[in-house]
Amino acid sequence: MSRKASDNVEYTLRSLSSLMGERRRKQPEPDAASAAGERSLLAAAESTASLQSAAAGGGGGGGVGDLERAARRQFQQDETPAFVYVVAVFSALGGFLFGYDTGVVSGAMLLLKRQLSLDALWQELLVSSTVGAAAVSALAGGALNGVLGRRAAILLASALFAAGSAVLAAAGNKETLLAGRLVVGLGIGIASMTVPVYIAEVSPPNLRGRLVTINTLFITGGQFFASVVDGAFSYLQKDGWRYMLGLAAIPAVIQFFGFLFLPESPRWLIQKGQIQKARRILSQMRGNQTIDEEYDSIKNNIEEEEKEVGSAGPVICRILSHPPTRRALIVGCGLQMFQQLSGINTIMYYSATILQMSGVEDDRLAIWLASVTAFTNFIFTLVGVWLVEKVGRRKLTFGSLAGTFVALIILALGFLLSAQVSPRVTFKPVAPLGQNASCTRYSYCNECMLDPDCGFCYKVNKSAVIDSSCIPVNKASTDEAAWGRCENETKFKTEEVFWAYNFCPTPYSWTALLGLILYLVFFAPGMGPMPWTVNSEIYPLWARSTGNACSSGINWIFNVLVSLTFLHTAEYLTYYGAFFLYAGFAAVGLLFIYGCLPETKGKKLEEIESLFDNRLCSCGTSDSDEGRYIEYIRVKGSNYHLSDNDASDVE
Ligand SMILES: O[C@H]1[C@H](O)[C@@H](O)[C@H](O)[C@@H](O)[C@H]1O
Repeated sequence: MSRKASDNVEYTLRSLSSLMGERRRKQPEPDAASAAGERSLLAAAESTASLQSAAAGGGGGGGVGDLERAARRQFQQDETPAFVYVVAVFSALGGFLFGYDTGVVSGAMLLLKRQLSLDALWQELLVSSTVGAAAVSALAGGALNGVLGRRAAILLASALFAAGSAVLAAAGNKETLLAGRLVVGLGIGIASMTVPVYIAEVSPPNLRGRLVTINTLFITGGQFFASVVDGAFSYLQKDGWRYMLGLAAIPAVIQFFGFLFLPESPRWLIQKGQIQKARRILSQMRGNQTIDEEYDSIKNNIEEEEKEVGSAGPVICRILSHPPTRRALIVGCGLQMFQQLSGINTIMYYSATILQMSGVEDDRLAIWLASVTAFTNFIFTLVGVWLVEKVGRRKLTFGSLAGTFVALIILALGFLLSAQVSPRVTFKPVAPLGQNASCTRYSYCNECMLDPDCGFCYKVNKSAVIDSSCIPVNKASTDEAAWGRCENETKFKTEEVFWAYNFCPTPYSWTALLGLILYLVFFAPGMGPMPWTVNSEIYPLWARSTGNACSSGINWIFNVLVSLTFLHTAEYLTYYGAFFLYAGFAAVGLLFIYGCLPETKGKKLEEIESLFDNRLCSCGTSDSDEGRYIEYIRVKGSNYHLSDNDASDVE
């Protein structure tokens, strides 16, 4: 911009600022809407050529109305360029793959275990290897992001997704399957930490929350799509799993080629001193808005950070020894930990099993009902995308976790009720010679159901359970007992008996479905996306990759811990005990969020660090700052903070 033009802009800003001051003085209590309008006018003023001429033309006196009208007109034209949305959607394909690959495995496993005769250990290995690899690569992703940049990390993740999916689709034995699952896991970990950071760095502040939340929408969309694919291909008993696992290669390839044409994060480029390129990309992302102010603010911030924190030593040590970033790291990791401790992946990975345990007997029905739960997760994440810029991160996360807590209590009470009316074992048949008789020691169905080696065989008389026994399950197929009346389908029919593996006949199965749906309705808009969104914005640039790597690593580690231990937890604590435990974690999480999570809505990434200047657990008292916007404007070469209250002081 030429000197003359920038003088004009300064003039315009001063005119507008004093105009706003006048208006404020005349209207002592402006309503929120008009205050927001003023802020918009100020923001628009800096970037407008047409406004400059309006200001020049009308600057004499009667031009005030013209000036406002011109500013408003210009502001309406100041739309975020579609390019930012394209970039966000292409990056969020990483989220889709994360969701798809973690979601698809449960259905694939049903077919795989039969075709490749997998024992329990191999099944667990194939499921948890991906999550474990994701934890490792998320932690390592920090260094990768810092050194190679966000774009290269996303390209690498999509290449890993594509390669892993191809290996899985073509696998001829369980060892190759394991290798494929590990490769896919490495991709998931890198994508999970890089994509939110990249989207946050390219988004304008007013849309950042929404665009980063879109990534979680894609995660839950991927999980939903995976559940439908699982349902559809479950009819293809032979090789159906190849399609389930291999399909992920398509979005991975699309993302890879898309990203060859998409730009690096301008913030990372500025940090690396690639100024010209950074400015070019920033203007591409901001359309007709000037980028000077944003560029200056990023640059000043980097310089200040270097002065304040220095650049010696590993980043994690610098984070830990610098109080504001240390606090941010605790908040970020805490959020990710409570996300997982409230049991989301028990619900996502085991929803079919949970529904069966609560009495939904049919396999296929349970699989399709599980996709209803995945759909609920997806749709309500959309509600989060809509709410995040309206209510802000703090209220959304707190409200969401409070609802999740209630849903967990309902789930637990449902299982408790079912356990209390659990049918008695009334018939103890003698085991045939050489057959295992250990299951006959149980007196109630719910004890029998919790033992993975046993199932419940019973008759029904006018909805009452009669003649019930606890019998060992057939190791080759859990659909029948190892011996006795429930040994096979012909016997079932002739003797009019029912076989329940993993569940007990109960009139309360609806409470589990209700609890599951309620859980997702509350969890999905807030606790699902906010830990990712908040983490993408709370760290200063120098600590962003490492901070996100640590918090994503924590997310994956707790994911493994909670989902892998669910069946054992249920065995030791019973099902209702497990859900009461998650409710307890959620309650502690509520205290943590109330005390420690500040509001970051509408703030520039460069302003957020100061939110952590005060000691931890004082955020509950700083709500008064909410919704207060700070505009940076350039006046005579220096930067001023222009807040609502001091707009008139700029002159
Ligand atoms: O935010 C996501 C989302 O909520 C998913 O449904 C869940 O599976 C992930 O673990 C979580 O990180």
